[in-house]
Amino acid sequence: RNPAPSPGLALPVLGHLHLFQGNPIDQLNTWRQKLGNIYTLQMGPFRCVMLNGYDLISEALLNHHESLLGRPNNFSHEEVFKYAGVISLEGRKWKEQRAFMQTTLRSLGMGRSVMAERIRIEADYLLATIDRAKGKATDISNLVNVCVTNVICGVTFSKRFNQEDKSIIYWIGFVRRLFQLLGSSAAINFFPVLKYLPGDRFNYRELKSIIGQMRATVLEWTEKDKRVINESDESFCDFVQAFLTEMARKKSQGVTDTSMDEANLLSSVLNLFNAGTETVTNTVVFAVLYMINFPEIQEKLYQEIKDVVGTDRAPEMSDKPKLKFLSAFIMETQRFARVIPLGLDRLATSDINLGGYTITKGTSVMVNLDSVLTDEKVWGDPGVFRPERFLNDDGSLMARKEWMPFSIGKKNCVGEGLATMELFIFISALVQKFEFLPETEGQVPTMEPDVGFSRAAKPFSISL
Ligand code: HEM
Repeated sequence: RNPAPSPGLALPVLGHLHLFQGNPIDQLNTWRQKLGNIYTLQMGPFRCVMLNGYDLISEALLNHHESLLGRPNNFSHEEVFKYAGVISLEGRKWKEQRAFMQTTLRSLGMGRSVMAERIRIEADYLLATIDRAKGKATDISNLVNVCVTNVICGVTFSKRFNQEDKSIIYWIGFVRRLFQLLGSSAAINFFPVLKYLPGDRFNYRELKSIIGQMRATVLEWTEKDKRVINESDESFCDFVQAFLTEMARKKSQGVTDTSMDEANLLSSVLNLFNAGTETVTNTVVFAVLYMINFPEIQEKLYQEIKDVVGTDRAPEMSDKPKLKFLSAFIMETQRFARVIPLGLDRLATSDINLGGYTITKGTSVMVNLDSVLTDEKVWGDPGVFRPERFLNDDGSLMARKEWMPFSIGKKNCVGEGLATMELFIFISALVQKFEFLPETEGQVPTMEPDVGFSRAAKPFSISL
């Protein structure tokens, strides 16, 4: 047994937590420089192995996948996700839920024109709401968020909301706050006793209240979507109905050893919202931020759309292969923004030999995607925003295996196909219709992000 090195003294109780300084992702990358691609951190009572760099991460996620199907037994999985739904399940139950979600998203049109149509409607709506704000400085993040959330509402409940509807405004507030609280309450994962500190210093009570309200809202929407399900009925028009149909089928077949139940329905629906709205919204907002910061890139994007699509009709998915600079711009936006800098935490379910070290059963394993997307050896100048890095000399798009904002392997992002369509349709529509300028001439908004569980642009306003 040969454990990977550690960054320094592990104190009793705290372990290495006292060594974290400033932005945690920067700290993790600094330790990588010092210790190499694999190192061990004692995070309170938990032993955690950090994996960095493409070679090591791909070996872990592609070759040792079966030994990494566990989730750590911590506060987030217990109280936020209730050990249910794709994000929190382990082993065989995860496989069942994951396969179901993947197949259902595909049946509902992920990657096909019916889904593109749904997203197109939201993109048109977005253009109209931004257009109405013309003439005043506007923060577009909520406008984008409503449209992205409506895509997931359509997929899960066949439902959409108007921009002014209070339910969606509250809902977006919940999801946004949840992401912030997952960061600020993270210490409770290591020291559950912090929950009981007076004054809610680690936001435990607020988090519980938000989770409670989100679950109640989803339950209400789900109930409304229920119809009399007949297990022989193959037709369904959304995720909830597909889930209920499958539940009924299992029941009629007498299958009891299954995770297709009400608890997993509720949690998987929540997972779709939690994983599929902030991520896409933040990426679209980052794209606008980068266009404002690099007007020459914005102009080049517009010229390409004008040449390939024109201005009389909206860009369609079938235009994508010809919109090479736009595709490279979206890839560079995702690389530069890194909205999910770390993969979801995993637990080793058996010993793994990796990079010359042993990861023992029961150890938490974290994958540092940021380390790959900013690796100097891979990108040369990772701190420079340069879409051309994804183009060959002849202008064709260059696939780069180290580009992995959705992670890789069997537990990668299940919504990648949907997110990719959304990013193309929303961003191409915005480029075609508007020229984005800073709120005050000559003062571009900062590209420095807010970093928590995910990364978001700091609030900024645009002028058109
Ligand atoms: C730009 C947008 C998005 C990015 C960058 C992103 C990124 C990621 C990443 C990095 C993971 C963790 C993978 C790992 O731990 O190895 C993940 C997991 C996941 N994502 Fe996404 N995601 C995005 C959009 C979406 C969308 C639109 C959906 C839903 C339709 C979605 C649903 C999920 C789910 C359910 C998981 C958990 C998968 C599992 O544990 O099996 N994501 N995503």
